[in-house]
Amino acid sequence: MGSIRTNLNYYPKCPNPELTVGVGRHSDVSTLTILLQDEIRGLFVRGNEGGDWIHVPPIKGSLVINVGDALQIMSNGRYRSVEHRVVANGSKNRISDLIFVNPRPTDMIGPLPELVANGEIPIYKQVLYSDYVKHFFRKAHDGKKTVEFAEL
Ligand SMILES: O=C(O)CCC(=O)C(=O)O
Ligand SMILES: [Fe+2]
Repeated sequence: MGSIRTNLNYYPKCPNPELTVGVGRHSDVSTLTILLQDEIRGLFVRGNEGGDWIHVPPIKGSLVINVGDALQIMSNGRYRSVEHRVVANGSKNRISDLIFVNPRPTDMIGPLPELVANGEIPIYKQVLYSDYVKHFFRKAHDGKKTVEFAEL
């Protein structure tokens, strides 16, 4: 159960890609994101804050699956959402197509009861998912900072 949001992103070619922001660094607020990119490069991820950006090459017929913040929170940090960004291309337009698999806006999200019942110390509090999403959209993209909203 949950909700779905779809996005279609269009990045016009930009002769000076270093002077523009395609999509700034962020993690998705979803549980999981399913991403289809066309054949134009531009997507980068990084494993650790402050670490190197790794290019995600478009592979024909393949999907990219991103772990989002909601899964990080519900799994009490077991699965970590991935920080990513998109850089515009110097000579080609780029299109990506995304399905965000989300909790419902009215859901409270927090570490799953099964984890806490097992004696695990929760590192996140229960938050209303719509509040979490509002918090994300209220500010500029700032890497993995959104998740601090749910930290205890
Ligand atoms: O265009 C892409 O490859 C990713 C876009 C993205 O990260 C987003 O819309 O959240
Ligand atoms: Fe994203």
